[in-house]
Amino acid sequence: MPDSAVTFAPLETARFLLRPLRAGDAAELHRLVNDWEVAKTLARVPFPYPRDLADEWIASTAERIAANEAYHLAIARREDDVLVGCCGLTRDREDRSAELGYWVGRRHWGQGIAPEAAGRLARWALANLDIDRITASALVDNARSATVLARIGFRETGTGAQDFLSRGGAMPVRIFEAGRADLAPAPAAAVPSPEPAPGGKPILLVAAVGLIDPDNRVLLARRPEGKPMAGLWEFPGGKVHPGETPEAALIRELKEELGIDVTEACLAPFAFASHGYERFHLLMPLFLCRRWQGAVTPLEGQALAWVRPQKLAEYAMPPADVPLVALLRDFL
Ligand SMILES: Nc1nc2c([nH]c(=O)n2[C@@H]2O[C@H](COP(=O)(O)OP(=O)(O)OP(=O)(O)O)[C@@H](O)[C@H]2O)c(=O)[nH]1
Repeated sequence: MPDSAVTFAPLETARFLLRPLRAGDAAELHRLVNDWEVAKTLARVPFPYPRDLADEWIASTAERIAANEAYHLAIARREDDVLVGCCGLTRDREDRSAELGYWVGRRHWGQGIAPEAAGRLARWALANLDIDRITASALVDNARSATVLARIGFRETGTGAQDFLSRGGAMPVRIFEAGRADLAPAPAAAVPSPEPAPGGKPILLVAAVGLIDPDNRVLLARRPEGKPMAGLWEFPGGKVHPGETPEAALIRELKEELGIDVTEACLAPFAFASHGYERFHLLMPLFLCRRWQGAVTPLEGQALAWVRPQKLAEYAMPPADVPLVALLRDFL
């Protein structure tokens, strides 16, 4: 399945750039991390921290990004590229999860850097890697780190023990976890134009389409970072605006999102989803379409995939789509 991070484009936050580490970062990285107050909070960092290890570590991070295994990045100030710390994610492919870690140099503490950087990396990962959850741990004696995780949206799930190189043995840790629902945008953004519904959830009418190419493959689009359920794959489409028919909404959405022209006659009603989400009830007619004009182009920067019917189940999709996928697979 496609991951969109073979070469890593830096992630921006309000104040920082999360970018691959470079050989030239080694001296500053060593200066910041070779500090007992920092090293004692990190499981895999020895203390004292040998200068050569900074070079080796930086070289290894590039290899692991290229292999799509781990993303250990510099947190660099946007205005002057000064390194203030690092944050990273290590994937567990089988478990569809990743482990988050971060540290900030002592001279840069107290500015809210860790939640800004680690939060961005976590949201990016859920939107762009094929993972469903992110785990993290904090030493029981590191209340500051637990606060960072809570600010990002992590839930505490238990306690455990972890080996800490700097402490010379196993130490008690608090364990945290976050999934898509935990790291969703602020509730205001997550509520999709609710209509008043006394005594119940608002019904949201969304029109979607299974575009089918001449090889009988179906187009899926990935929900981008910043939207609820970011990272899940879905059928192209969108909300039906007041006064619009589902067909007109689809024709508009397909032009806006994919740059293609579709006529109503080419939209064949196929099935519908009716699914209760936490804040609304989704009613989503799914049309099928085999004919359109123009080349399918991801105009909103979304990842696209043409997927064979038998492979559809390998793509993580919103829960409302699961029955549709089964129907579509049988039909195609
Ligand atoms: N287009 C589409 N939306 C789906 C599918 N499955 C599903 O649950 N949905 C939900 O239906 C809603 C679609 O709304 P949308 O795409 O217009 O809106 P959005 O939340 O992306 O925000 P937007 O208004 O900023 O575009 C979202 O809540 C989305 O999660 C699907 O297969 N295709």
